[in-house]
Amino acid sequence: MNILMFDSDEKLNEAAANIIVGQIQTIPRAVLGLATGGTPVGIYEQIVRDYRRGMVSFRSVTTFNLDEYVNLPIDHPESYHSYMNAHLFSHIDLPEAQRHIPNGNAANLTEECRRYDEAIELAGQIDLQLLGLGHNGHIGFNEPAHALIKGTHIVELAEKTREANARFFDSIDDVPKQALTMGVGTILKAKKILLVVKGADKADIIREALQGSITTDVPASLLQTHPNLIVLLDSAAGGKLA
Ligand SMILES: O=P(O)(O)OC[C@H]1O[C@](O)(CO)[C@@H](O)[C@@H]1O
Repeated sequence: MNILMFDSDEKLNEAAANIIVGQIQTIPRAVLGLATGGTPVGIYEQIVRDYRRGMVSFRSVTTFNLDEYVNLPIDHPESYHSYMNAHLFSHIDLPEAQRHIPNGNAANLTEECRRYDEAIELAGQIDLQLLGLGHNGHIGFNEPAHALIKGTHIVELAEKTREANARFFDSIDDVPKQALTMGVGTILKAKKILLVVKGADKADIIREALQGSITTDVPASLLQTHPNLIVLLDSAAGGKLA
C-alpha cells in the first residue's frame, strides 16, 4: 500500500488526475472504474483540463461506474448518470458506447446486475479503480454487513449513507433507499486501486480502514489485501493515521 498525503486539495486532485491520465497514456485500451460523490469532483475537473490541453484522449477508454440509485430517473439531477455527464462525460471524447453505469431503472434489477458483471468481464477487467470512502467505511455502495457480496447487486442503503447524501437532495426523504453497486469482489479484482479520501470527518474511518482489522463491518478494510493500492489523502483525512 502506498499512502500519499497532501496539504492542498489542488495538489491532491492533480496527483489523482495524473495517475488516471497516466494509466490511459500507458495502457492501450484502458478500462477505468469510476466513482461519484463529492470527493472526485475536483479530480474530474483536473482531468477535463488535461483533456483540453491535449494531454489525453478517451477514444479507446472504457469506463464502469461503481453504482447508481434504484428508481431514480436517469435524468434526475442527482442520478449518477447525470453526475457523470455533468462532471466528466459531456466534456471529453469518450464514446457513449464505452461508458457503463448500472441501470437502476431496469425492469429486472437482478438481470441488470448479471448483465453489468458480464460487461465488465467482457471488457477484460478493470485496470484502475477510483474509489471514495463512505463515513461508515463503504466502498461503492457496499455497506457494512456480516458478509459482503462479490458481484454487482441490489443494496439497501444504510441510514448513515442516506443522511450523508441528503445534502444533494431537497430532503432525506428524497434520497433513494436502494442502489445497485459493483461488489467488493469486482473492486478487489481491479489491477490497481486509487482510494481518495478528503476531510477531517473521515479521519477515524480511514484509520480503521487502513490500520484496523480487516472486517466486513468496514468494507474498505478489505482493500488492505490488495497488492496495488494507492491512497491519496488530504492532511485532514490523514490526521489520525499512526
Ligand atoms: O465523496 P463523498 O461524497 O464523501 O462520498 C463517499 C462515497 O459515497 C458514495 O458517494 C456513495 O454514497 C460513494 O460513491 C463515494 O465513494
